[in-house]
Amino acid sequence: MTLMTGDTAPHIECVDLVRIFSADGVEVQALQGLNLRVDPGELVAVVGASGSGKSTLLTILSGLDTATAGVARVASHDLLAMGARERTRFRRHTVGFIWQQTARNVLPYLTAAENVALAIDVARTARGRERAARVDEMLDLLGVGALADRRPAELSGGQQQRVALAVALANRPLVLLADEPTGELDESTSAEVLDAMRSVNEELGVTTLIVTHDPTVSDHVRRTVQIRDGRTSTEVLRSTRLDEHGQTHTTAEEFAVLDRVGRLQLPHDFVESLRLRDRVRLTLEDDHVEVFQGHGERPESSARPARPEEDPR
Ligand SMILES: Nc1ncnc2c1ncn2[C@@H]1O[C@H](COP(=O)(O)OP(=O)(O)OP(=O)(O)O)[C@@H](O)[C@H]1O
Repeated sequence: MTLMTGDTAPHIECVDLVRIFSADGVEVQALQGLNLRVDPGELVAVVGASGSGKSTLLTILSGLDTATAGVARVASHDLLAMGARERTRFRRHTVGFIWQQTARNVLPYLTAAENVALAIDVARTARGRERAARVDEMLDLLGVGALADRRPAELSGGQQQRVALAVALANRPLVLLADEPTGELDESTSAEVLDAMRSVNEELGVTTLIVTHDPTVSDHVRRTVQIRDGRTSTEVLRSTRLDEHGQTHTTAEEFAVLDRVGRLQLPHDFVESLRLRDRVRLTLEDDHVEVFQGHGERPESSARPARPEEDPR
């Protein structure tokens, strides 16, 4: 079963997204012009240190908070312009959520099956036999079909998060948003839950964004975006290939993110090791750009400046 969207527009698009909080007269810029694009069917992780703006981003994408400026679109819904009715429909039908705390994902006094059925009832996407079949299908897909009659307290942390995933996917959303879904789990259970997320992404084609401080998530997804100080800074792309002996080889390569207007953030260790500061000198070569310290002599190897000096701009 694959969800068809009928278009190739990105499912998640943030352009120069800004969120400023004011508390006690002090302004905090949680997002400082963040850019992100996630295409239909992609599974992407956003990682970053505590305070980098991950939860702020997810809260905006889930329609719980509104950005101060910029563009945020999810499955063609403009999150900065959305009215109350559209917001409710969006949250019930277009996106599914999974949060770190199980208590936020499932009701403790309902069984796994009842929790999934409740999500379907609230959104009114199926009734009767169709609803019962959907509940079974979702729990089976997440490998917890045999635990349908258990309440959350009778399940392990990993099983609870699988049930939470079944609830999040019950109304066949186009986009699944997950905030630290493995934050309360040990390493091996985390790996199981991330693998379950990868398999539902493949099986249902649901576009998935996982936000986490756990850098090992990049072992489980093809694309990991790093956010630093409220901006996307680098991306790691992982690819696998089979060699002639049938052995799988995985390679991961880190890229700097270039925004629409050509800005990029140099990795911190590059800046430190070359003691770059204030300004740098750029030179344009045939197939690459060189970056030099801005103080001191012009490097001899510089063929021509990146921007001609007579440029009137
Ligand atoms: N409601 C708020 N009022 C004021 N400041 C806030 C609010 N929410 C977040 N912030 C600030 O915005 C910045 C980003 O916070 P955010 O929670 O998005 O980071 P995070 O990357 O998710 O961190 P963590 O991994 O610790 O959850 C932080 O400096 C935080 O203190």
